[in-house]
Amino acid sequence: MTMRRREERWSSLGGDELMLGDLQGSSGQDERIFVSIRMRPLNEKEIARNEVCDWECINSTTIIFKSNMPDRSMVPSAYNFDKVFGTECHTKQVYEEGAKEIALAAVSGINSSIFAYGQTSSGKTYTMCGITGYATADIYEYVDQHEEREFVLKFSAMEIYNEAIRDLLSTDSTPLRVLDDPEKGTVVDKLIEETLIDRNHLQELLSICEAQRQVGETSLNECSSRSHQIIRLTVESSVREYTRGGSSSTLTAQVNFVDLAGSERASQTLSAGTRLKEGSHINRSLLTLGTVIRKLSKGRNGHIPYRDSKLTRILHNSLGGNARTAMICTISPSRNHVEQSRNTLLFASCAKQVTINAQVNVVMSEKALVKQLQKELGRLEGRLKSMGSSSAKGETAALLREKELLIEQMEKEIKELTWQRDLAQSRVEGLIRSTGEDRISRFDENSVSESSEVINPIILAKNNIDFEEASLFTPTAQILQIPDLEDNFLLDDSTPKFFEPDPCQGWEMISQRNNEETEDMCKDVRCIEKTEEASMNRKTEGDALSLGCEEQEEKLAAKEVCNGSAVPRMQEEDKELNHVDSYNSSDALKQKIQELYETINRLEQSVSIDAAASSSKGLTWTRSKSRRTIHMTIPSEVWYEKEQENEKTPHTEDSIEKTPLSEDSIEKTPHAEESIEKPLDIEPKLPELEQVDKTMNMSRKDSHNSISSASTEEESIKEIDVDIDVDIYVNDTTSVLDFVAGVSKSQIPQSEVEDNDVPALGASTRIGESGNSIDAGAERGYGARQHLNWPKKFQKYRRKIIDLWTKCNVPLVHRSYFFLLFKGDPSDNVYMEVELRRLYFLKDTFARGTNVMIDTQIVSQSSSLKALNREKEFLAKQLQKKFTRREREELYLRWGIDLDTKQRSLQLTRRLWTDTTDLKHMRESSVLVAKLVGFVEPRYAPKEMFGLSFLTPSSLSQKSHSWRDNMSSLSLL
Ligand SMILES: Nc1ncnc2c1ncn2[C@@H]1O[C@H](COP(=O)(O)OP(=O)(O)OP(=O)(O)O)[C@@H](O)[C@H]1O
Repeated sequence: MTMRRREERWSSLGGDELMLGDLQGSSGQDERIFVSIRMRPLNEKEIARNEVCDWECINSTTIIFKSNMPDRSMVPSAYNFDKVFGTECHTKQVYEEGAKEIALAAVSGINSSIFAYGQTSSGKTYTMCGITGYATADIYEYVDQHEEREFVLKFSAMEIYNEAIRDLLSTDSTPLRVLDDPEKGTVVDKLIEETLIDRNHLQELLSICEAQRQVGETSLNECSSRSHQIIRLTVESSVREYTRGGSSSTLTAQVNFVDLAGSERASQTLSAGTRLKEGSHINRSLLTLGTVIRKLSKGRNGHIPYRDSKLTRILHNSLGGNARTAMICTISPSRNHVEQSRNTLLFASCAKQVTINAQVNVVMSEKALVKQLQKELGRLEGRLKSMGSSSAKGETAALLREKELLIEQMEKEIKELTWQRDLAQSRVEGLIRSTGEDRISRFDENSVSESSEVINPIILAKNNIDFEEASLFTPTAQILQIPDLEDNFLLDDSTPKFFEPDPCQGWEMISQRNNEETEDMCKDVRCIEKTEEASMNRKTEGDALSLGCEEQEEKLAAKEVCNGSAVPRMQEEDKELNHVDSYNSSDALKQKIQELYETINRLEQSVSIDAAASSSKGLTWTRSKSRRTIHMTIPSEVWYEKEQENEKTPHTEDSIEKTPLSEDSIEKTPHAEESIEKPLDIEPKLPELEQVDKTMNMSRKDSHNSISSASTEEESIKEIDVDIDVDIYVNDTTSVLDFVAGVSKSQIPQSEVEDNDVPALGASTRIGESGNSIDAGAERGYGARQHLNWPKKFQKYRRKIIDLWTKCNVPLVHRSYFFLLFKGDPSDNVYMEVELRRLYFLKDTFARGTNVMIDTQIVSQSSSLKALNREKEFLAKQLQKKFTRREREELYLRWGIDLDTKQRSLQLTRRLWTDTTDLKHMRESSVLVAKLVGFVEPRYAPKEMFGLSFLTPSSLSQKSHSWRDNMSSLSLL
């Protein structure tokens, strides 16, 4: 979601009395870094050496050096700070008096940082551990006490060593990068930010960090920390109190707990080799910190070198920026460390001069802003109206009425246009479905004469004629089916409503995140739609349905143009409707209407989507402009692979018999008996086709089945284009598949997927060599049997696919979407085939121990397994993000996970998709995964995310229906 960040001085906010009360203790005007000194007691060794303490805290703000050593007489002996804590002070007191107020600023949207600075073994870590513990406990307490506000706490931790940043929550030691984000400022790229569930979870994370840091430390130096550690807690909270115009805003702030490396390293650069490098790096961060503090203490004039080190870059805000900062400087009482202690006190004195500029970070959502603007608009309109009524006779009132009338008229037109657009869409989808799902139920083209009257529902609707009525007085008429409007959700301008609790939460964000992509996808869909339209309009004479439709449409178009209305421009329709508010002026509306006119023309002229412009990698379906065909585009690399195999196995009839395919499917199945239904005289043409420069273009023209060579321009595309007659498209999906199976039949052992009573895929259609026609009746009979056998075949395909998913470590998201989308619809055939083919390809490749290129990634068996595990971790995080604590607990119960177990979320995601024999389990897993990734509708799922690259927006659109059924029929909680 696009968030607009606004920063306001915290003192100017008047909403939350409690917060302001807390904060008003320290002025927001000339606030400075809060500096305190903490002196640790002498340790056992120092006591054993009879060392004495030369420092004394004479009051709560002053520390003095009391030695009377002669050479020290010139240096200052008393230092004043905001607070001074002597050896007897407990960390709790240090926290209460030196850090609490600053740490808690985060709950009111103010960034804060607490630093520990000092030489090695002066007590930095000792102090910071305590401070972090007390501060987080107080933050949790605050959250508990403010139930009216919603809080989200996030935790991250990093370590800077030798100018390399390491994520302490990750086992991966690859250094992280610092980036400048225009929205968020300086960010550490890929830093894991874990959502906190409760205090125990926080404790877990803190101990992970400690362990990680210790691992690093042990390998570095046994007695001192050489790295800087930053533990960061992000506090996000919604505040109704800070409401603007009735909508809530979000406060977001970070509190950093910074345990710096020993400050003595800043002056110890005498070592050599690695030590020198290490020393200089540590120096770089600490020296830069010193320089930054020194410069800031003198005012903000001139360049402040924040960017000179990772530490100062990351903590830029905390050093004199938009944050409240506490600096706890620790010193050792030992005489041996007196120089270091003095240096620390000098640094502290400098830090004390630094002014800061803490602000409340209010993040206002677009929604909130829109509401605010709408309210303002309403207010202005109200004023205008009242002005109008008070001077009803005046010019203003007349003008206003005129405008209102115009707007009303425009609204009507928009409604009308929307309706027409929906109808057009419905019709296209209806045609796709009617051809796609049930060839048997399709009306026989032969029975429809050229002169058959076709009733256009648009005309009917315009004349208020009911369809049934129409068919009564026109008995021979073919009535175009208008599919259920739900199917047209792609054109639905309202936000889809789904079941609770989850989908709506992520909805806006997801849709925004995928906005561009979705728009692209929608454009694709519309291109396809347009192409379909164009294709329909070019139907041959024999196709009475389309011809009639075309005629009617032409008439309608003419009429509409005359009437001043037009078919809306599909390409931008959704966007426009979603922003209907922006057409609030008559000029804008006129402009829109004008655009719609132009669109009509474009629609009329539009031909088809350019094949090359469609999905470049995946397998996509588009309609050809030149023939009534569908192009199936298969990635060339897959083709090459298949080609090689084909070369090994020439496609002669002999070879077919020798192939496993023919043995398994021809001999074992009653294929021979069915040969009457297949074009026996047609020979496979694959070898011939392969010679066409790795480019294949097969076409069946109308009533003929023939192979045509690719056109010159198509040849240049290194992909396979399979053109299949629109009219035979769905029932002949097997033909398409046969073709694909033909190219790579060795990849799918047919015996594993083929039912005995189903004609073998590879042999079911032999595409004619010289335009041999297939007996239409026989083909229909065959198609019908295919149709009848499909459910069985589907089950078998699905079982095999699920089995291969497990073997190939296919991502759970992919499995889930596939499982939910393909439920046995006859038109799923092609997708199942392709999936199966992909999986066999993967399995074979893995078995050979070679890697495979999937999209842009090289995948091996082990890397796929790792990716799968990472995916589970990701899903576990999503679980924590997307579900409330109570929902999660219900889920744990439901999935039989012990409530006290650590890392329950991960355990749950590890259980997903484990029982591949139980359909219910897989279904529940799928629904949960879908919810976790937040894609409530297939069309909002970025296809590359789960590898369904062969799913076009159009097919996703068609699937939306079954998707919704699935999602709503399974209540998760
Ligand atoms: N205020 C204190 N009271 C009692 N013991 C302390 C106090 N401060 C530090 N210590 C002890 O002193 C030792 C060193 O402390 P600590 O590790 O916190 O130092 P440090 O400044 O973080 O050192 P380094 O920079 O090497 O990490 C530890 O054993 C710690 O328990």
